[in-house]
Amino acid sequence: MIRIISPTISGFGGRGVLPPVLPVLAIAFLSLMTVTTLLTTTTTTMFAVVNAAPATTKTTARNIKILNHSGAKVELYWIHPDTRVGSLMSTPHILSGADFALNSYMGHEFEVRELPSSKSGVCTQRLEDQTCGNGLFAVSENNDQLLTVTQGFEVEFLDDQIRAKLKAIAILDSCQTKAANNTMNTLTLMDCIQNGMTKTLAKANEEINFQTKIRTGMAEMMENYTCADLKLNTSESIRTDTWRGARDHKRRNVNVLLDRPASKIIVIDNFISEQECTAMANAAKPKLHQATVADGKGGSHMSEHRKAMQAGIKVPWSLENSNGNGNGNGSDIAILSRKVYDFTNYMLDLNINEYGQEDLMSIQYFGRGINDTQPDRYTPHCDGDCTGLPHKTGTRMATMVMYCNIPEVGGHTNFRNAGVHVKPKIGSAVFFSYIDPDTRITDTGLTEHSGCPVLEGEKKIVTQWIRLGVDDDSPWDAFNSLGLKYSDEDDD
Ligand SMILES: O=C(O)CCC(=O)C(=O)O
Ligand SMILES: [Fe+2]
Repeated sequence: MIRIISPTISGFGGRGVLPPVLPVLAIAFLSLMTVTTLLTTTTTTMFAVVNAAPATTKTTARNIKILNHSGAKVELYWIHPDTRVGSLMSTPHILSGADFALNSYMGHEFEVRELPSSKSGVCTQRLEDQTCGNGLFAVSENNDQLLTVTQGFEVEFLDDQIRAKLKAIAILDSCQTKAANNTMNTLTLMDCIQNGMTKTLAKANEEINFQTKIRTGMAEMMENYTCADLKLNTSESIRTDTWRGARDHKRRNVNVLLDRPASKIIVIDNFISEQECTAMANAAKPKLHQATVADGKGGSHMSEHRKAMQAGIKVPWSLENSNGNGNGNGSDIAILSRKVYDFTNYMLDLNINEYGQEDLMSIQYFGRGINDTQPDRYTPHCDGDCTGLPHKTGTRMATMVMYCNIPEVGGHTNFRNAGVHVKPKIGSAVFFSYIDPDTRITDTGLTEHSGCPVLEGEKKIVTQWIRLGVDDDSPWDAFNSLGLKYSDEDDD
């Protein structure tokens, strides 16, 4: 049985490292927040920091590192929330100088307990009475949690929020000291804070860009191996929700593989029916032609980066509720298309409808054997902008890829920069969005993806590229592949 020393556990156990914040600082903080908002909304270099905000994932799992710098052996106990009984987590104990990785959940409480010296049989951390040192902490909702047990058995807790606050406090302290020493007026105090914030954010951005470069370089090297690894399964989901189709009332599992404000990757089970696949394949048959890619100048051309056949299928919206056969059923293609927009609106609060959108696309890859050196594939690309810059009206912001036929060898969908892999299943779909619906800032490359080489068998997918800012007056083909409206281009 573990005795709880302090009945109130906050984010800190023992003595936290955050110094007490004076009321005057609270006021200064408010100003600081205003400065931060100002900086992030007016400076484009700040976008990486905006995107680096804590994940919107609702998962409560958190990893914590515990560093034992106490000079004694310690044990770690999980405290049952109802019985307050402790269960040993560190089997058997954490040596002095060692660290311990704990996978836990938000709000879970733990106690670190000193163990008596094996030589003297006594605890040394609280020299006055030789009682064994202990400290309590609770897992916070934040990331990068680090708990250090120090000499004298103080428990210091840090996470990304506390680190950020400490930095902000340091900026304020330094500015206040300057203000106290000089005769700084309010404006210069604000200037001082603004400069401090700018330097800190610029440094953070530089670090993010550096890390991104390394990560994308590694992802590039891994792409071919990942695609060639036939044992790879779909990546584990962060969480699974359910979504119910408005027309068929079917509940489907929605597996969230990536959930960032501007970059989401979701796999939906049983999204497209066999009947819908057949309708698309039949409509596509007479129109299949070699696929093209954007040429970077506003047009498109054939390319070895995209080896596949494709056919755009116009959605017969007038037949959505009756296909004209007198049986009261709607067109499978229109029903499928509506389902895509319904799901898009479930995921993103952008009120998307069918007006001005691109046609549904049937894409087909054919395997020519495992020795084919130029197999059908779609090399890594972004469907819309993935620059981290603001979305251009009328361009793409989400994609739904629906799997109708699965090849025997190859043909997975790989999101190399996100470390997310999708092994297609007949009827399933992968939805990915590359815009933050609130700020309209685009993804920074996490949704870049590829259709891996198809070596044996046929892969048939239906893709809907979804645009934002189109309507009947400004439909998708009023914009070139750079997102420029033809009528605006003509003005130049
Ligand atoms: O074939 C795939 O898995 C990906 C297709 C794709 O990238 C697209 O349709 O935009
Ligand atoms: Fe794509």
